[in-house]
Amino acid sequence: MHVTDARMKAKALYEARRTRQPIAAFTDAEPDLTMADGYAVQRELVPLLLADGDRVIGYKVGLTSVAMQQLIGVDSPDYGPVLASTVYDDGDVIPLDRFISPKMEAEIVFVLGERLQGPGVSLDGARRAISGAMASMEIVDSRIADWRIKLADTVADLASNGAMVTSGRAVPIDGFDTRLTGMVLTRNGELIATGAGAAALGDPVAVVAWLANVLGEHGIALEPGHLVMTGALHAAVPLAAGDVFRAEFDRLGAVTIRVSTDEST
Ligand SMILES: C=C/C=C(\O)C(=O)O
Repeated sequence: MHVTDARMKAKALYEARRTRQPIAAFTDAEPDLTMADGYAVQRELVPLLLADGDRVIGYKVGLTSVAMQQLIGVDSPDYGPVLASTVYDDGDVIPLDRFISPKMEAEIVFVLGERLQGPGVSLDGARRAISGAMASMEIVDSRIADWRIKLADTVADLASNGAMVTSGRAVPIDGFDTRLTGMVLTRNGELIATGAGAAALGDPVAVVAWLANVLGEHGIALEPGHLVMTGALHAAVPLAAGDVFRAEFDRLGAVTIRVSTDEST
């Protein structure tokens, strides 16, 4: 994709985020857009957001589970940066008016203890670089109308990231099998989803290795302190004003988020 075209698409997404007015999927008009085209747009969008004072504090990897890949109709993970302005603390009220069409996902987030740069990052190498894991939820959102996304659209739109909340307590993962980390998600006290670490590419640690290797192709490293969101362990669920979500993870503990009761609280 020509850089001017990528810039125009990035500007359209930037405006959609600012105004909360979704835009038509790029792939509606250009069905042949590739994942690489999506990343070309993402690379143009990120500096626009950083110019507003934001900061990259890590990455999300999405579409790591069969449940999410089937929901979107793709067979590959994707990634996007996590911006500091999108991070909430355990127990916070999250304002509904920052989203267009939000959905909730529970996932495992890792904190990097050491620099990690591909190519050639193995599962063991990724595990050694991780200082801990946290219970987390991601609120995904789409600036593309009605979530009619193909892979190029979601990649361009920062992998459909909306916001995230973590428990804030990073638990070292030495000696535990992250594939077996169980998760129970409730909404307003009602069970709505379950999952296990293995849903994310077979092992959430493998997601970190995958990301380091893909970023490495562009000369980018994961840095100490970076967060890596490893993807929903279940199909994303809708959320509404006033909902209280709680995700409980084996060994990692729980994380809660409240959705504001109206657009302004
Ligand atoms: C479209 C978004 C997908 C994710 O966030 C995920 O699979 O975690």
